[in-house]
Formats: sequence, C-alpha cells, structure tokens
Amino acid sequence: MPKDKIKVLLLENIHDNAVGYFEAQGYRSVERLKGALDADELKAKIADVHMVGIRSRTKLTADVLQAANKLMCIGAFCIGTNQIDLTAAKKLGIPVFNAPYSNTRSVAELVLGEVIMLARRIPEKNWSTHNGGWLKTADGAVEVRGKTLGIIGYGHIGTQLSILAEAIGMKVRYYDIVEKLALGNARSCPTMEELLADSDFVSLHVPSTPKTKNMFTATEMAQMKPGAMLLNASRGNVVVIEDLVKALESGHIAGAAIDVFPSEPASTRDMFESPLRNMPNVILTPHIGGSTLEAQANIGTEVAEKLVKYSDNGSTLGAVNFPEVQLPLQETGSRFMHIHNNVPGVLSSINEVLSRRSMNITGQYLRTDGDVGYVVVDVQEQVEAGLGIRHELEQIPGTIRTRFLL
Ligand SMILES: NC(=O)C1=CN([C@@H]2O[C@H](COP(=O)(O)OP(=O)(O)OC[C@H]3O[C@@H](n4cnc5c(N)ncnc54)[C@H](O)[C@@H]3O)[C@@H](O)[C@H]2O)C=CC1
Ligand SMILES: O=C(O)CCC(=O)C(=O)O
Repeated sequence: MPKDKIKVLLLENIHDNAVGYFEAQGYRSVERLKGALDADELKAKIADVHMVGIRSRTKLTADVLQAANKLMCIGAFCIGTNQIDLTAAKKLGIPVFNAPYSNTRSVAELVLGEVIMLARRIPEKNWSTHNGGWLKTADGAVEVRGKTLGIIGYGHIGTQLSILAEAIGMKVRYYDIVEKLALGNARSCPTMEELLADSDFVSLHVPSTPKTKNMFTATEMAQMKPGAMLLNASRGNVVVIEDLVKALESGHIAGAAIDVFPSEPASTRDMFESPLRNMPNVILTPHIGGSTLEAQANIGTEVAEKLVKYSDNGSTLGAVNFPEVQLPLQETGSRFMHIHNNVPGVLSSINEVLSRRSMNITGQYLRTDGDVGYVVVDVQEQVEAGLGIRHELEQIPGTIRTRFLL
C-alpha cells in the first residue's frame, strides 16, 4: 500500500514531533485528536486505521482490537503499556512499541520536588493560603537533607530519583524484586518491610503487573514509620486508596503525593472523583509525571520512528509484545513478512512457496516466542503485487497475517 494511503490515528494530544515525523517520511494521512475516545467511539474509528498512537488513557482491549481490521501496529507514546491488551494484540499479529526512557527524568524530577513540598508541609500551607489563611509555622516542616528516601522499584525512574535525591543530601534505600546495582551510596533492602521501617519518604516506581496490583495496602502502610510520607507516580492500582485515606486520617502517614489513580477521567470533560480530594495534606496531580514539553517532544519522535520503521522496513526492534527482529534496509528486490502461530513447519512451508516460484532468497530472519513467529524474507526478484505469492503465504496453516514490501 502506498504510504500516503496508510492511515495514522494519534489520540491524547500526541506531540507535533510525531505528526512532523510521519509527514516527513511520506505519511500524509495523519489524524490527531486531543482527547481519548471511549470504547464505542474507538471501535468505530479504529476500524479504518493502519497505525494508532495512544498514551495512558486509551484502553485498547481485546474487544476494541477485534474491531481494528486494518491495524498494523500500535504506538504507546509513554512508558506503561498496561492500557493495551498486549497478548490480544500479539495474537492478532500487531506489534506494540513504546518509549521506555523518554519521560523517566520528568517523573523523577516531579517526585523529588514533591518530597521537598511534603517535607515542608506545603500542601496544607498552600491550601490554607488559597483560602485566606496564614499558616506561618515551622511545625512539622523539615529539611530533606539527611532524611531517608525509600524507593520501591529500582528501574529507570527509581534509579534516576535515587541519584537526584542523593545530590540534595538524602539517604536512599531501595527494594526491587530483581537484584539491581546500587547507584551512588544507595543501599538495597532485602525486604520491603525493612525499607518501610527505615524510610521517611516512600516512593513507588513499579510497573503495573498482577503482582503489583494492590501491593500497597493497610499492612504495608502500618509498616511505615509514624509520620512518614507516601508518593505514588507509578500506576493507580498499586495503592489501595481507601487504606491510604485511613492511614492519613489516623496521622500514621503524614502526607502523600499521588499522580495516578485506580480510576482516572478518560477526558478533561469528566470529573475526577477520589476520597483524597478533600485531604489538604495530599498533593494530587492528574497523571502528569511524564508530562513535560521535553518528554513529550522526545516521545513523539521516538515512537513515531519505531512505527515508521516497522511500516517501512518490518523491524520490530523495541516491540514490547512481539518477537524482535532487527532488519537491514531492503536495498533491492522484495521483502515478505509472515506472522504466524508458533507451530512447527511454517518456515519450511514459506520456503516451499518461494522455491516453487524460483525466488532467490537473499536474507531470512526468524524470531519466535511462545505464541507467535515472525519471519521476514528478502528475495532478489522485484515481485509484482499481482503474482499471488502473498495469497499462497496466507494459505499456510497457522498464518496470522502477511505483509509485502516491494
Ligand atoms: N506518572 C507518570 O506519568 C508515569 C508513570 N510511569 C510508571 O512508572 C513505572 C516504572 O517506570 P520505569 O522505572 O521506567 O520502569 P522499569 O521497568 O525501568 O522499572 C520498574 C522496576 O520495578 C521493579 N519491580 C517490578 N515489580 C516489583 C515489585 N513487585 N516489587 C518491587 N519492585 C518491582 C522491576 O524489577 C524494575 O526494576 C512504569 O511502568 C509506569 O507504569 C512511567 C512514566 C510516567
Ligand atoms: O503521558 C502519559 O499519558 C502517560 C505517562 C505514563 O504513565 C507512562 O509513560 O507510563
């Protein structure tokens, strides 16, 4: 299909850089919407598009993906991909690409700023001053120098935060389920319990997984030091909000900064509802940990590049749900892509089809995982679209989809 016929749909106000990149690469049919779409709107819209770009608000469920008959690939213009049914996408032969680092620094900076705000009891003072009060007091306000920050999830964001926190004189302890190299003077904790007992501030930086769902409950909160503060800029279902409300009301947790929520408004038209709304010692932000101009600009280019590379070249390098194949540029001849269920015999069937037609194979790339296989074959011949090879490849048992680059 010529590039100018490939339809790209970008939701949730994805940065201009993405649009610019697609257009510069010859993709002329790029539609960008400011907000997210609900399931029905999305199903209607996605039926006609070849690439879709989303951020955290759009839910690409198995049901929505079933309606996406022409969809070739998905771009998550963010880090987290829990809003996408990755397995369903894979089984439909749709790779998903994200931007694993582009907003890391933005989240770490926000969290560090919030640690200082919480330490100085700014949320209460800000709330009071807006309402005509004048809480000019040092009560409960402390420097962060010498205090301990406990980081749960010592990945890209957790480690950035660790470096920034040490730079302003904090002690850092971390807990991760995977052994991680301690940066600077940070020290790892063998258990989360030990981290909680030792930390003045606890910040969560884990991904959304079945294990992290509701991992922070009344039990973990009770293990925190009395008067400690909790920060969550990871995912909303990691912390049990009702338990947090109780811990804040009792004063055991003295303050919190929460950027992500179990239920977030799908659009700016919807009201944000949370029992935390009336608590003056809580910083509430609307899932903007990664929302800086720098991060959004970088993400826009990075994910658009990955989508274009897959579309132009077949490369799945960086896909989060798909066998990764890094491909050289296709200089001459033709390239076939074959995505299939991972069952024995598919590769030999592909080769049989090509050899029946006396094709000279110049390159062949295969990667599989437990579910699917991805084969890319370069042939010397300039194959005419009408030759029907693609049709024959589609008849191979187990085929999910095929593509053809001339
Ligand atoms: N608020 C926002 O706007 C943003 C939120 N995020 C969220 O932050 C999360 C973390 O991002 P990165 O640091 O880039 O991810 P990452 O994958 O680099 O690091 C996550 C770390 O958590 C660890 N981990 C996983 N399960 C754990 C558990 N049960 N207990 C302790 N550690 C565990 C992993 O081993 C890994 O080291 C993302 O998955 C995303 O959900 C990311 C960007 C922006
Ligand atoms: O910017 C967004 O919409 C989502 C940011 C985020 O949570 C992520 O990158 O995982």
